[in-house]
Amino acid sequence: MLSVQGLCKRFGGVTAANEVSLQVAPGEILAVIGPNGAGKSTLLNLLSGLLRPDEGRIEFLGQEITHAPPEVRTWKGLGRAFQIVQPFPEMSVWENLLVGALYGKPSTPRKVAERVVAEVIELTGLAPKAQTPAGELTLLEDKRLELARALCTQPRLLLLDEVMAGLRPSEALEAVALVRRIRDSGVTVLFIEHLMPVVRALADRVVVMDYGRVIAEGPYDAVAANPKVREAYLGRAQ
Ligand SMILES: Nc1ncnc2c1ncn2[C@@H]1O[C@H](COP(=O)(O)OP(=O)(O)OP(=O)(O)O)[C@@H](O)[C@H]1O
Repeated sequence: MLSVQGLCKRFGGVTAANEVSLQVAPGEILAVIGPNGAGKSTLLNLLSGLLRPDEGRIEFLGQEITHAPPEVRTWKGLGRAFQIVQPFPEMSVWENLLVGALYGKPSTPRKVAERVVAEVIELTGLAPKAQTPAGELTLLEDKRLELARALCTQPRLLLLDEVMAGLRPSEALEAVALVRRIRDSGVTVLFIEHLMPVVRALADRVVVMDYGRVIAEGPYDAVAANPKVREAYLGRAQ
């Protein structure tokens, strides 16, 4: 579904992404982890088009998108949910989602967009809050809204940027169940996460970054036992 080859991004003297290559298969849930400053957000920004790489190539569904603007990636089916949720606070949950469903496609018939919103609002458990102004939601509901907004763009691959940050453990478990439901509805997921219990519970496969490079990849237990990965985390903690 997604193929990344030799991606490099430099900020002055810092190489935030250094020859990053990875593949995402249809239907999988892939976690990208690594210590602070490893380059995870940079990678996500390169994939969603907020940053342009200095080198390398990104293919999505067999088409090159390396230099495509973010909205074109969204239309092709590459969606993104952000860590900082920024809904329109005075608009209802339903209206916020309608914006997602119509994003960049104002000619979409209203009925079609509303059908998408109705499906997504059920899937994400937000139906009881449909008419609530987004500014009155709890943090967990905010996170649901952000996932729902991204889903309304009808992604084939959804990029999640630390969407569990700030949640209590029981809320994080609910969010894990929601991401599983999203995958089961046919959406492939790539997520960045610091909470290891979440990574362990959710990821089919884990890619580990350190100093801009991919240093390990595989099932959670294998990467957690990998000496290079342990050194990256423990070394940085001192
Ligand atoms: N816009 C920028 N300008 C300059 N340096 C940047 C910029 N964005 C990121 N960096 C640097 O690139 C490196 C990778 O940062 P990045 O935010 O991608 O890491 P991360 O793994 O997402 O970290 P965290 O887990 O703390 O969010 C860091 O050294 C960071 O300071």
